[in-house]
Amino acid sequence: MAESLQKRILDTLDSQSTIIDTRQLTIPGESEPASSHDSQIAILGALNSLLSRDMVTYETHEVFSYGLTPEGAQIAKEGSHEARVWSALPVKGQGRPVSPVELKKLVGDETAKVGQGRAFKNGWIGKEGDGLVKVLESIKDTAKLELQEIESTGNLKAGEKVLADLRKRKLILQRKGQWFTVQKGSNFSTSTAKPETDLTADMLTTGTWKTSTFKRYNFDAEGILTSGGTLHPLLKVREEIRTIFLEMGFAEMPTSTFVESAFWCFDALFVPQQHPARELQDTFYISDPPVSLPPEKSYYERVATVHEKGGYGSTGHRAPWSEKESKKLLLRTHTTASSAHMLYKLAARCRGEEPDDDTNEFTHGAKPTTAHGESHAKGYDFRPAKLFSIDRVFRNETMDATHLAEFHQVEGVVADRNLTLADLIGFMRVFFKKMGLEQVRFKPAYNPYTEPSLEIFAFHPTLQKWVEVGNSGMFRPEMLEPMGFPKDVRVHGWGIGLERPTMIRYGINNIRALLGHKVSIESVENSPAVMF
Ligand SMILES: N[C@@H](Cc1ccccc1)C(=O)O
Repeated sequence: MAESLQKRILDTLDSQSTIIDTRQLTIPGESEPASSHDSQIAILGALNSLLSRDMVTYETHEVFSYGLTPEGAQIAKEGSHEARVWSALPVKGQGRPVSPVELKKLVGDETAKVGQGRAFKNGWIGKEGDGLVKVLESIKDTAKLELQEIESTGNLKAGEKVLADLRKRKLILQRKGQWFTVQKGSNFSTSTAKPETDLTADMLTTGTWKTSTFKRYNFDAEGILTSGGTLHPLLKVREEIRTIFLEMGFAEMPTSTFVESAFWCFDALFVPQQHPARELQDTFYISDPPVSLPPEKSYYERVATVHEKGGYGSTGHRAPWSEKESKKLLLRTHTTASSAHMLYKLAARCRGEEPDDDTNEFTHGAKPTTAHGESHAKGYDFRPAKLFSIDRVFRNETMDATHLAEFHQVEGVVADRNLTLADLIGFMRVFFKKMGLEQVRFKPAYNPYTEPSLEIFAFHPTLQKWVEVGNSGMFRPEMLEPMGFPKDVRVHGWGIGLERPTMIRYGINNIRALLGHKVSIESVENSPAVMF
């Protein structure tokens, strides 16, 4: 039907070049011109399809037309109430008159009520005794004819007054209609063959592409919606923690180096070369390349000496020092390796060297502090710094629901003159409060590179119990002084995991769900704003 209508439009245009009024067009399969509302809608569909191929152009004209209400449609089909009353009655003198009660049964209450009055008024029926009879032998049911005309043409020749009356009787409705004037388009042809949507290899080899018509791109069509990506829970929590650090005036350390040397991961931190954490079952070593580039020579020597023989007021480990052990490459076991790197850079000024750009940025242009009768290295130009990092670390652990061989650490270090343990504790309280943990407790602990060291516990308001949340301490002089820091510069640091707060926050109880791919996770909105 749609196809043949398009064809009819094209053929008509071919013979008369313009279709002035589409209401004059006859639709295939119909004998009367297409003046009805529905026909014009069908024509509009055909025109738009032809327009998209530039086969026609058209202008739209608006008209008001009329349509039937359900009641109007019933009358157009079955006749008016008065006509139905009339036909239910016998002709006068030729049968038994029908009583009003009988009439109701014959034509229904409504028709009997409305129709009787009108039929009397028209002079179609009359009384005979107590009953009703036909007065005229034949009648003209004008209402039915008028409604039938409106149904098929959308209008009425009889004119406005009748239309107004039918509207008042709620038999017809006015509706906005359209008709069209159609001209040939730039691609006019009488063929309705569907335009090609793709240029195929076949068309190229057979040469049919030369004569084919191609569908134009529709740049107004809306594209298919792509489902957008979303941040991983670890990234979301990382962003929250990063914000806390930034609010507290911290600068982020560059920590992209997963592969570190044993020197930076352990030696620089005064971790004894014989420490169990360095063993194969705890640390992943790299076999290719197997050794690292050496650190700056004099620093390396100071570190080797403090381990082997001591210094800076320390007796050292008094154990043999192996250069080979120090050069080993490994996957860093903690981000404190990166912190050590940065602290070494930060100490450059104290060593009397030009600091590189990184450290300038980290100290936020803090004013240099001057020594109190301290004569260390060449100069004393130290600037306080607050640094943090959130990044991945690796440990050769047996994996289970709460342990993986790789995870993320959040680490902060603060370097300033004369810092004390009280500064560290005070700082922790502020930091964890910002994470939603108001109550914190500290327990003495041991780290090879901090003294004193503190484990941090917090009362978790959602879990309603004390949970271990981190590890912290004051970095040892054996670590800081070989870097070049004067004695009064103290550095405290702490580390927390990223996975644990994320798991609690998102109600995940298997850590593998966090780094695997098939995970269903509760929305953030439903979770408490407290981590750990
Ligand atoms: N590196 C420690 C955390 C820590 C960082 C800095 C100071 C003290 C402790 C850990 O892996 O748990």
